[in-house]
Amino acid sequence: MTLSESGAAPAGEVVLEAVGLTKHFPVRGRLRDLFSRTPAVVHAVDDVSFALRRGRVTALVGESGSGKSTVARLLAQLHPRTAGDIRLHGTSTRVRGGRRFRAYVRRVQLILQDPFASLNPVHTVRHHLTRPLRIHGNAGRGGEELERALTDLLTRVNLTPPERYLDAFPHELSGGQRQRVAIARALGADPEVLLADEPVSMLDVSIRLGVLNLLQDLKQRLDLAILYITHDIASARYFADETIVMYAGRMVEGGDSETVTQAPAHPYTRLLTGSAPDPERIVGAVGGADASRADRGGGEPPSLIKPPAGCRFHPRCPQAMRRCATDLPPRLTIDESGHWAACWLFDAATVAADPPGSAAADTDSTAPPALTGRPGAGEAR
Ligand SMILES: Nc1ncnc2c1ncn2[C@@H]1O[C@H](COP(=O)(O)OP(=O)(O)OP(=O)(O)O)[C@@H](O)[C@H]1O
Repeated sequence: MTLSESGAAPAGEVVLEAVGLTKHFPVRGRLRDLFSRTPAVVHAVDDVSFALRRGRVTALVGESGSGKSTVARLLAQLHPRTAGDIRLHGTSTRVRGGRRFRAYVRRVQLILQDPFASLNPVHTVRHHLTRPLRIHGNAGRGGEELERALTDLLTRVNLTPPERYLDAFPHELSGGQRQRVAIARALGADPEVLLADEPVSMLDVSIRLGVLNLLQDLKQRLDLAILYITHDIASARYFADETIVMYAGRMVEGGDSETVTQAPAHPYTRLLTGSAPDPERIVGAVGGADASRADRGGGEPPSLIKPPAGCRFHPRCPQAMRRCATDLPPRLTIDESGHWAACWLFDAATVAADPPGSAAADTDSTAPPALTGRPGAGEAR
């Protein structure tokens, strides 16, 4: 097999797009729902739109329960979507099993958080890697070509010499080595997109950076479009070209990673970065301060069965205005770099009518520092 060093599409081209992606899970087991015309649902993901581009990493950051994994599973076509679209090279796709699903996963591969659970303990590395090579037609003709393809895959994820790993069982490998095997298995399909759901969060802090560097290297060499899902906004700065922040199922801020992490605009992103204050603390931060820590200082995320009206962050927001409790903020442009925030603070008319903080419920001492951005500078997109 020869894995494509560069695909057909040019670097930066949009490969996979989420367009207004929405997922509501039914709430099971509630007696009153049997008689209700509008049964309760968990609003796990609402109206999420972004594009994954060839040769670029996009980070999806947010605290536990914000909907990140659901987005990954929707993009992997493991969940049917409630609304919205998934476009692969501009073409709407909806696949449920069968040949079309296989064709889709050949292009879009999901890497899970837990390398211990994702590899079957009774099978060797050779078995785990041969399967995707065969299924996706990359095993070559005959034993020699298969052997070369296996060796290529292990070399690509820096498990060398390959002979040392090919016949090993998962329990003979470290966590980092297992995650590399899981990555090699994904590469066996020769995909265009990797959906990496917290790929290092279960690993020892000391080896996280190595696995992120490997993904970075694969992005460059194979021109992959990568979705990097993480709790850890500091690692997004280090690893991702673009960062999108999610809160309670919705996207609240996006832009290039340096800007979003160093000059966050949305009060929620400020809360997250406030929990990871040292910008130079990159290595420690790869798994260090994370979104869940932000909670300790700023209240609890809302119920997703009855999410708050308006901005879902408004009950926790120290800058909340009256409008935040009633009107859903659109994406407002912060600057011409593409930085945006879904926050009324960036709508001049709203700020002029009602000073920031006038409707804040939570104004305790743990609130994030006063905003230094340019409230009111944005315009609706
Ligand atoms: N299959 C399901 N059925 C019902 N609710 C679900 C299901 N999967 C996820 N949820 C709910 O959807 C919401 C979003 O979950 P999701 O796992 O996507 O969040 P997350 O940001 O990835 O969190 P974590 O980082 O903890 O994995 C949560 O409230 C979760 O309980």
